Amino acid sequence: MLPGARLAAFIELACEIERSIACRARPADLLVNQYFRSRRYAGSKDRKAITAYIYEYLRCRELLVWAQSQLVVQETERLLPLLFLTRYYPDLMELLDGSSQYSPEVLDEVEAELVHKSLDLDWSKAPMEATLNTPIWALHGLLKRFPSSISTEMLAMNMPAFFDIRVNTLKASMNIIYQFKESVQCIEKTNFSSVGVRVKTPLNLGAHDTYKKGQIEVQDEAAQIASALIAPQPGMKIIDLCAGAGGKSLTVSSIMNNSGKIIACDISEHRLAEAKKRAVRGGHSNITTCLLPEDRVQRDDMLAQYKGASDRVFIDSPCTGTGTWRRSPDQRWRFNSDTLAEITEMQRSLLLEGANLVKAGGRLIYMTCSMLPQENEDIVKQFLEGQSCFGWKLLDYRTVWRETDLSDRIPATAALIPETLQLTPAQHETDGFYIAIFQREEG
Ligand SMILES: C[S@@+](CC[C@H](N)C(=O)[O-])C[C@H]1O[C@@H](n2cnc3c(N)ncnc32)[C@H](O)[C@@H]1O
Repeated sequence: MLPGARLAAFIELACEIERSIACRARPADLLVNQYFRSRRYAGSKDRKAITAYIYEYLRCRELLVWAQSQLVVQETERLLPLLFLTRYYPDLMELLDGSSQYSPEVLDEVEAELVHKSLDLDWSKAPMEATLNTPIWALHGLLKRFPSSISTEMLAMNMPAFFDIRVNTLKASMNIIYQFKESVQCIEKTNFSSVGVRVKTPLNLGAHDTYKKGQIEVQDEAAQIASALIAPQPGMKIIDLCAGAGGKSLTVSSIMNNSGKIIACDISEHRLAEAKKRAVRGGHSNITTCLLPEDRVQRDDMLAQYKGASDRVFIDSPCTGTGTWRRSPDQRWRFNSDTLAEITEMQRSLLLEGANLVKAGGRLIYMTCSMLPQENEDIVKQFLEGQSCFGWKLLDYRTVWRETDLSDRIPATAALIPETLQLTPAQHETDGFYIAIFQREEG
């Protein structure tokens, strides 16, 4: 593709993403894939260049939205991508000349005026939420967690994530990573997980033999750590209440060496179907899936059989995903204060439901891929306050860590409750992830 055609593709795709953000429709990564699937003429270099522009755009979008608010008298569809180009790639603006059918259309009168005005904008006046690319609905909670390090944390959150792999010990040993050395220059062990490998260059995993054989899985190190902190032991009965596509159930199954029983529950049939496929690929024979009905009474009936009977129940709760913004930068604009309130309500209810399923002496593990105290420490506090008479104890993650085969170096926590673990990209080079472990007292 000619440079003009690449630019036209960037603008077209950015506008599509904007429409999707406005109605909270499909996430950007899906739209990008879809876009290129229907444009086979785009080669891999074109695809890479256009995708890089899109992600760069999303990593400063809140600033562009602020700039737009300073300029606009009349909104125009292409304004945000045009502001991005004017500010960061001014040379490329020359390509908006309509010189061929593949170039972007020339600026119309309104666009030309706004782009011109933007040159006089004092960008240093932008507020914190804009410079940190962190919408207000999330900034409040993040400031509470990082009162003196918010810039460092949000800067790290605005960088591309590494690509982590988990070696499936049911099918391979860590030596498998030497098979990657031939094709990947930059690969190393992760900091804390004993089965984690970090790849610092892009890798087409789907095509790799080790993946097809189920010897490895894609999993961020934070999720590997969280799975290990469930501290599963062979023979245990474990419930994964929000199993999704099974990422953590698979890891727990490997730790248990395929013994005992894991019941992977979810409300999403297609996610559970994916979990089943992955379980077959990875040779996991101790996982059973359980589709939870929407109807409350039916759901209660279905879960009644597990009441007070499980060694471990873990809740990898639906959340705002603020800890995954490195991978999904547009996730920031998919929530607001109202949806945050709705999700915390659901988190409280899932934790109570999970607690009922744990047997005396068993453990309840609550986790989210969020960094907001409202979804993490606040939920834990409310649970403990409401349930204290039923004999729940919050375990210190450091104590549980020593029961696992995680590295000897125990990470410091960024959590406001010191017994719980909050991981962050800036401090631990993982996704932002929260884990709290409760124990039900014996008898
Ligand atoms: C964070 S994801 C789980 C990811 C998964 N544990 C993994 O490691 O791959 C949260 C999951 O909760 C599920 N979910 C949402 N509401 C639920 C509910 N009321 N009960 C059970 N699962 C629910 C979603 O379908 C989603 O798959």
